[in-house]
Amino acid sequence: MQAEFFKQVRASSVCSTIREKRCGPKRSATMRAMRTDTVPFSDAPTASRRPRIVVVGTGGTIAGAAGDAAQTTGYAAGALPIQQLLAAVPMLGRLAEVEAEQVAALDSKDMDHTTWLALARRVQHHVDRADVDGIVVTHGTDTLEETAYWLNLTIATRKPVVFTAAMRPATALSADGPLNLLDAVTVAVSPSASGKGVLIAFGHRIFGARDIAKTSSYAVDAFSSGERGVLGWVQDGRVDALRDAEKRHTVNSAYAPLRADWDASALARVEIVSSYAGVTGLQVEAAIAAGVPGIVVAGTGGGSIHQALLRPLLKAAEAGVVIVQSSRISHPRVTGDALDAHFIPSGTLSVWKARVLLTVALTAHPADPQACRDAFAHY
Ligand SMILES: NC(=O)C[C@H](N)C(=O)O
Repeated sequence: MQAEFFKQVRASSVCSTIREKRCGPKRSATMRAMRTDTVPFSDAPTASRRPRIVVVGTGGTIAGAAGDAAQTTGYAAGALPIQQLLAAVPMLGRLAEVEAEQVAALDSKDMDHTTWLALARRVQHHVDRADVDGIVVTHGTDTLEETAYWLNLTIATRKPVVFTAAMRPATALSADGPLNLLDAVTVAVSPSASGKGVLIAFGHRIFGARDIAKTSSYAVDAFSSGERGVLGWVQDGRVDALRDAEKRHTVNSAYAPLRADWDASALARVEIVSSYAGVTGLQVEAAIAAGVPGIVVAGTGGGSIHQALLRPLLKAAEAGVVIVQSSRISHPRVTGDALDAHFIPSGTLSVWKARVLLTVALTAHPADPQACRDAFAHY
């Protein structure tokens, strides 16, 4: 099967995809209103109705292609269409009737609000279909944690929504994408995944969208949820011990489903500034001058902020900018201190997730610091 896949990958369709990406007319990052195809699988059983899973492709290394099977860097992320990734895992047909939809073909470093919105709308569309049992989203690892948390807040459903990804391109020796994809569909068809919020199946672990962080830039075991731990495991067709996520999400999110009038220009602009040795107030002053309604501070340790940054931040808070105090640590715990009266502590949300939540909260409740503070208590 793998050999067959390599043949396909080396075949002209892939090369032409890469060629098109490099030399052809510039494609828009988000490919909206794309076709949804049913993917035929050779070893699919014909008996009773299998669950129907929609696999939504957004790009990433899982869809990456390099010129050489030994190459694990310098490849083109998002080069292969989702149908081709599915065709490499024919045993998916034993688990589910699989539909494929391509929403984007990005290296996830380039993820943007327009794609977030398009993805949320397509996922909501599919979970609202009576004949669909669950969703799998393939995504790059770099910003997966942000997109997964975005959907955790904005999709209204009890049906499983499961992200997966890869650290090695699809063309690599020992590519990790196909098995991760199989595991993700295994989770998506599992009744135990219902009502658990957005999940990530990666390296046999099942993570919750709120807690996951990418913690390695090269290892195949690239994700962790720190002390908060994984929600469960998936291996060889079995889902083990899938526990509930603690905070509000999907089914009980006040921000789901996504409001029809939210487009990229409607989303509140939230900037991140960081505290570090020798920092100045320059970034904060620029953010205030640009009129941003919210700032997340990547503080040090427990959320402490350099005095050179603190002064302009206090000024900004006084002027009505909502400031969230987080930490540079990948799994922080910022519980609030003497600055509580001015800034909202991010709790166990990372800087990047705090930015997602503040964007959503400020868009839903413009200029309402108390509503934002409540959001950080519950999500
Ligand atoms: N492993 C990956 O998927 C990294 C890739 N740059 C991405 O995030 O799209």
